[in-house]
Amino acid sequence: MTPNLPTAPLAVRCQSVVKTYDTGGQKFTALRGIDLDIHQGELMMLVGPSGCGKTTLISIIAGILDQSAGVCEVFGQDLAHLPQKRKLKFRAENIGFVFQAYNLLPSLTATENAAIPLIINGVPRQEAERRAAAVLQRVGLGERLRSLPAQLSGGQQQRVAIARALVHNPRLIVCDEPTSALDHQTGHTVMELLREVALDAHKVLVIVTHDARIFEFADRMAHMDDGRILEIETPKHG
Ligand SMILES: Nc1ncnc2c1ncn2[C@@H]1O[C@H](COP(=O)(O)OP(=O)(O)OP(=O)(O)O)[C@@H](O)[C@H]1O
Repeated sequence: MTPNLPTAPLAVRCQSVVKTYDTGGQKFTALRGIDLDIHQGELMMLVGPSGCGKTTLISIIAGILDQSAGVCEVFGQDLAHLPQKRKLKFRAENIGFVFQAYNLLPSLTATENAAIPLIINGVPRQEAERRAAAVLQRVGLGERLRSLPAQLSGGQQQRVAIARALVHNPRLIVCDEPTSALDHQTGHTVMELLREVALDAHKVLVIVTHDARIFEFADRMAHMDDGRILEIETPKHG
């Protein structure tokens, strides 16, 4: 789907990434040496059975968790080694998130929800809402700018969440199960939108999913099991 990926610059480089959780003195190793390169312009899916480490890996890539060992660079920056303030700034400027459960604030309108990353980045409210409204137009919600989440369908709420993930023009967009709460047709539309609006030659989309109905949208799929990547597959696009 995306031409010349192997020669595109690297967006994410994971080398021998290990993650051990320590809960009350009990250690559990969730990632056991992950090697993964993701190129700019690429849509990479992480797939595998429940508990295999997908969310842990995407959280490390997004700088929400630190790895216990190994290297994970995002656009050349290993977030685990940045002071907290710089890490938060890097994340706020460079990373967008889409979650399964949308995570919209119920008392805010679609526009106000979508504007949140810009407000966090210090953009004045009026300007932030103007830009949020423009992104909502792009995702097909131009008529619902003043709607509250409860007044929107699941697919529309997910589109607000996508607008919120894109509004600050991040270079890395991570999505955790973005379609699993949606019916087939809506999930398909949301994936088409993500590919079309979120991806360009300089950006990268990393999607964790169980949803086999959307595998066709991947440039490559990393199959995980028990904290390891077993295989990286390039699906055939028909
Ligand atoms: N905070 C934590 N403390 C201890 N163990 C954890 C923690 N978070 C995750 N784990 C464990 O690490 C392993 C990997 O979890 P993770 O959420 O990354 O898997 P997953 O592949 O995303 O699963 P699912 O598809 O069910 O969301 C699981 O065995 C989980 O129980």
